[in-house]
Amino acid sequence: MAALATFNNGRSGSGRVGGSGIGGYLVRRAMPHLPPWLGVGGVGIAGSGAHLMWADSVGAGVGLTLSAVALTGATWWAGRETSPQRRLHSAITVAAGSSWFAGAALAGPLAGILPDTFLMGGAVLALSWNVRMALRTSDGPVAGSADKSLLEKVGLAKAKIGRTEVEPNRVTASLALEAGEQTNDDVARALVRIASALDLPQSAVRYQADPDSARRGELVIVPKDMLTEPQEWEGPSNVGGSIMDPLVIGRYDDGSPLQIWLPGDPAAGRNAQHFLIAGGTGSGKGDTALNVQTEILSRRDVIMWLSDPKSFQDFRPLLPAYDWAVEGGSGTEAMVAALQHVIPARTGWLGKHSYRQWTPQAAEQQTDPTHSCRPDGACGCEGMPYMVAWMEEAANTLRNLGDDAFTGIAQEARSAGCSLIVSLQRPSYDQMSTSTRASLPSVIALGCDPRDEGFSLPEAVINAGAHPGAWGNRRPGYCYVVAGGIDPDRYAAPGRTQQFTQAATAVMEMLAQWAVRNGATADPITAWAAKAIVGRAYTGRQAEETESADMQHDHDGEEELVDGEQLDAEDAAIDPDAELPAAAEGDDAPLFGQPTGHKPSPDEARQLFARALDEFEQQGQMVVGPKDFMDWCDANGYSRPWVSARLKDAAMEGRLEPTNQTGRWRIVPVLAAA
Ligand SMILES: Nc1ncnc2c1ncn2[C@@H]1O[C@H](COP(=O)(O)OP(=O)(O)OP(=O)(O)O)[C@@H](O)[C@H]1O
Repeated sequence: MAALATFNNGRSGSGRVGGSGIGGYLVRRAMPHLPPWLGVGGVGIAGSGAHLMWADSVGAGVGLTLSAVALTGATWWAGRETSPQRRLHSAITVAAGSSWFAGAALAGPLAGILPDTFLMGGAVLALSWNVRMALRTSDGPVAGSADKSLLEKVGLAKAKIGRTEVEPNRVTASLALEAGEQTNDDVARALVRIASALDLPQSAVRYQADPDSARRGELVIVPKDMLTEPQEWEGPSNVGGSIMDPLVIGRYDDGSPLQIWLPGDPAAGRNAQHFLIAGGTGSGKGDTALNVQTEILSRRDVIMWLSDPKSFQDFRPLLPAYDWAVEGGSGTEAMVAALQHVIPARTGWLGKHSYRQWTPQAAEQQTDPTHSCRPDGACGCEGMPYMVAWMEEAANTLRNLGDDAFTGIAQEARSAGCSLIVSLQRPSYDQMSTSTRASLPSVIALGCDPRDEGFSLPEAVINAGAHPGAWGNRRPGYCYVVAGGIDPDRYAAPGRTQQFTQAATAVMEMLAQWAVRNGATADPITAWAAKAIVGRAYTGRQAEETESADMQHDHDGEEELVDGEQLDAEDAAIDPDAELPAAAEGDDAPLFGQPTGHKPSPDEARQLFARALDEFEQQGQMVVGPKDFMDWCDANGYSRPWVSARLKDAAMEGRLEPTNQTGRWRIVPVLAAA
């Protein structure tokens, strides 16, 4: 029994609790929806009461009508910070309520359509607010509070989010920070936390500081990375176009084209640009270079010189298209020496033809009297194509050249219609000095070590959210491009270059053949200046010439046997002051064209040395030093100090010119020396 009683008590108890629970639950759920209904009721009662006071008053009629208009206007004004829908909804509610109130006060709540409008209109308005609230609660917190809690989470609680633009894969919100409390730098520091709070990659969140304010800017969020699918290169974007037109090398994360410009354009307020291509191993530098080079070589009014210590590993299909291509070592030394001479020659020609900067018109035959080197009308001179000098893996070359020399070249090249493009295997200051880096302000920054970001990109762009260090070599081809011609808002937006697959090789070969037939060849001024410095080492690509890539390579391969870099290690072990034993009296080492066993007289020895220089020149090796004479010394029985002394003599005689590198001499071509 006791058990039953307990059971009954329990049941009845639980039934009671359940009943009051459901009632309480319904009341709790209904409570938030009551205010609109209470409001409708309140307007009804107030309208009826007001009628007792102002039933026949004309003044009250005017006053009440004006009050209704003023109240609606005030509601509209007060709602300017909220969403447009909420603002409109509130204004309609206030307009309807205040109009009904005015009508009821003057004519009576039961006059005409007033009771019907009260019952139907009041119910509809109250319900519309209930629906709004229900939708809001089921959607979670409102946008405003979500922004607030997000900003609170990342330490920017007092920041205000203003105008917000929502596009398919991009949200742009203007941000205003607390005056005197926070700055744009605080947002820059918070970007990675915003990305974390939103569970997005670091590069998806960027901040564009307003250049006119230290506490305003635009927060840009690109939630979906549109670049994950590699885009294959299918061919150049503008075959036969001018180098003045943009070079398209990939796309940005919003799908727009990733493009760069090389020549200056006074109309766009842009000078000719030199580029640094910086990226760690495996970051996609090779394919990026191919993107840029195929664009350049497919334009009608540009020639390109390439120095590539990697034996044209990436660029072989394009070899016929270059005006001049050399491998590392003495080939590069000769190219740099030629460049130093070619630049002032080009500037001189442009000046004489009244070009302040290179323009596509300068590449055409000069038929315009305003661009003439003659006082009496058009000169008809052959045009001068734009020039690009590309130094692949350039750290050693630039170090040997020295900061001052490079800075000088970079500065002068701009007015010579010439862009330098330099790529670095490791983007860091131990590869390139600060002042050389400063001479290359335009950059394509690919993935790198996080510690090298500051080398690749300006601080302001890193602060805006650019982080190539976050990619390393995991995102090949991803890059930030900072250069003239690009909207600075885009500097911190990631792009991706196109990928060169096996299928691209055939297209590149076709492109090279197109360039051989239709591309520009060097103008007489550039060709002459290069030949004056390096003689036969510069051949230039003649129109219709189809020297095969293999021939070119074999030739360069021979050079490589005698040039510097490969011999460096051996050379280090040699004491330059030690006499070679073979120089002794009676030595029978073979001599060039001399019977063995004959000790040459000093005059004969000098002739022998002069012949050796001629041979280097004929082979196209125009920069030499004692180490290049190692085999020759061995074969002829002379020591390095003897060779050093002869090199200095030859310099005195004008046959050699010193270079920027100690112990390296440039052979002055015979024609130029004569
Ligand atoms: N834009 C791109 N999209 C997709 N994949 C790419 C892209 N660029 C390069 N890759 C791929 O990434 C890999 C590395 O590229 P690449 O050899 O060009 O890098 P790198 O920076 O030149 O490296 P290294 O300095 O070692 O030569 C290759 O497999 C290449 O196909």
